[in-house]
Amino acid sequence: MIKLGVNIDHVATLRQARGTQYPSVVQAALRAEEAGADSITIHLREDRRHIQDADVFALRPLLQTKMNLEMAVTEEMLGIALQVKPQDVCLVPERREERTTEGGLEVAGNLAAVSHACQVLRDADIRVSLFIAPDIAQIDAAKAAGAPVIEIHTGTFADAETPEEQAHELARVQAAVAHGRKLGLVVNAGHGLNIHNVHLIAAIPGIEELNIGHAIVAHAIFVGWEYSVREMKALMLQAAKAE
Ligand SMILES: CC(=O)[C@@H](O)[C@H](O)COP(=O)(O)O
Ligand SMILES: NCC(=O)COP(=O)(O)O
Repeated sequence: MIKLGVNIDHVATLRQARGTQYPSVVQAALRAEEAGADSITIHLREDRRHIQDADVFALRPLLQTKMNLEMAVTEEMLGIALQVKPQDVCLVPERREERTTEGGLEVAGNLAAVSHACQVLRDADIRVSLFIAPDIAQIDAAKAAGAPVIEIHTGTFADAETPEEQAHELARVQAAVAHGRKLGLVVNAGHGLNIHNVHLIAAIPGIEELNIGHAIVAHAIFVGWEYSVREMKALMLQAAKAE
């Protein structure tokens, strides 16, 4: 059954906008789990624009499902991951000035550094995922780096402006999922997914989990947090079942 990882970064974005104690990311995570989230994703950015170190440490013992910690491939982040010991770490590319994660991790061009990070995390019994573009060379490199999991970046699919462009990007994601599965990798996907486009990705055979954040938080303003999580999960399950 396809799984939903709820990304709560933008609950923290709202809190950081005013420097308040609310909204609580712990409440958001626990209530998301009650509403059907299969895991909780948080991205500890190097610039700490939303999730803070204290959030990561506070959430770890409280989560009932799994923590998926997204982080850049740096010694600082590896050190934090070794202290927190989340069940999963997803290595992502990061540029300080970007609005959001643009593109996937360049694994093929940084094989030694990414392989080293995978090894360090594997030695600590942390499952590693690589957040990569739907690109065959990057998937092959992820396998070579020793990552058991990949997460396909669906941002380009989500940003498609015409039906033709969307169909083209969907085909790229479908091919990437099939290739990853052929190599024996667990294949997840995420970024930019919302209630209008999620069915197309959830229906791809072989996808294990979708990580979704921004759209769930945004939709919650109108329908409430738990409803927003439940609705997303229901749409995913419906699409996966129909396939
Ligand atoms: C890697 C990824 O896709 C998520 O971390 C998502 O990007 C979170 O939002 P921001 O990119 O705005 O930090
Ligand atoms: N890795 C993707 C993720 O966690 C959520 O991305 P978004 O839904 O906030 O765009």
